[in-house]
Amino acid sequence: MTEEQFPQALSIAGSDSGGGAGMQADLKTIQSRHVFAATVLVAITAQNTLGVQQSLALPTAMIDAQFASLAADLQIRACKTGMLADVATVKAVVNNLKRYDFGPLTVDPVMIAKGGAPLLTEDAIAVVRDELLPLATLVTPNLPEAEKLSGLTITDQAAMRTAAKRLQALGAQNVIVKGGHLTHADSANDYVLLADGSDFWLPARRVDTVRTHGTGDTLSACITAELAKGRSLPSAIRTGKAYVEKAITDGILVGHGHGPLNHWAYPEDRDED
Ligand SMILES: Nc1ncnc2c1ncn2[C@@H]1O[C@H](COP(=O)(O)OP(=O)(O)OP(=O)(O)O)[C@@H](O)[C@H]1O
Ligand SMILES: Cc1ncc(COP(=O)(O)O)c(N)n1
Repeated sequence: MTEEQFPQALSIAGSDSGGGAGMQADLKTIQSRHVFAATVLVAITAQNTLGVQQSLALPTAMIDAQFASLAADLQIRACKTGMLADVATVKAVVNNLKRYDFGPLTVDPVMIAKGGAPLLTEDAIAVVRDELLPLATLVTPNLPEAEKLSGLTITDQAAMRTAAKRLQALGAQNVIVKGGHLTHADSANDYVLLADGSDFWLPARRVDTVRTHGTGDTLSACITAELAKGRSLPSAIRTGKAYVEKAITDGILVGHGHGPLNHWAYPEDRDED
């Protein structure tokens, strides 16, 4: 009898040397959900809570090699993408995701860091939209990303719903449009549109803080970890929202700018149904 493999999840992302966002946020989140985290590193940033000082995309042959290593040994049950840097990197990731079955894919279409630095070149946005979105089980754009991908202007909750429909029409099966950037509201409500057409809101009180570096990465990584454990998508999404809300609310002071989240805050034995 073969022993059952421990749940394994994969983060395909860039490194944030400051430790608050990107692959580091993914690792901390997945680890805290008691899922084994594997990584495909696609870019390196010299970054802290004040901004991104330098950025370097890795050679695509190195991306291919990391995917091949994982496919040859691990049993990845769910995966996510974060920073994908440029056209060549997005295409390399798309090709590998078509080659290997790493379970449900969550696409966090990271474009611009909190401090304003670009993490995806402008010409790569169309490649994400046309080639990566159709592979996505779930896409989790913030408002500016949803605008770029859908071509719509989003200033209220009605427009968030319209944008989600547009993203589904572009090929993503399920969509979360995150309301963190709707800064005129005192709430941080996210809109969820599922593959079967049903929808719901994830309500949250807006926390008045600058310590929100890596919120999007943390949300999508938590969802990915829950999916790797075999949780249903709605349950994984609710746990992700509760996890990120607690990680913002129980903040820690690190650095002098947009500080990171508290990845220990959400109880490790809890989840939302
Ligand atoms: N100030 C806040 N208070 C409460 N929840 C927030 C706040 N800011 C963001 N969130 C929540 O955090 C999650 C990520 O949202 P956001 O729109 O900030 O994504 P993002 O811009 O992709 O994040 P990042 O780029 O920092 O990783 C969402 O669930 C959002 O509602
Ligand atoms: C490597 C990497 N990936 C993702 C983000 C997005 O996070 P944020 O918008 O909070 O800066 C980032 N800053 N760096």
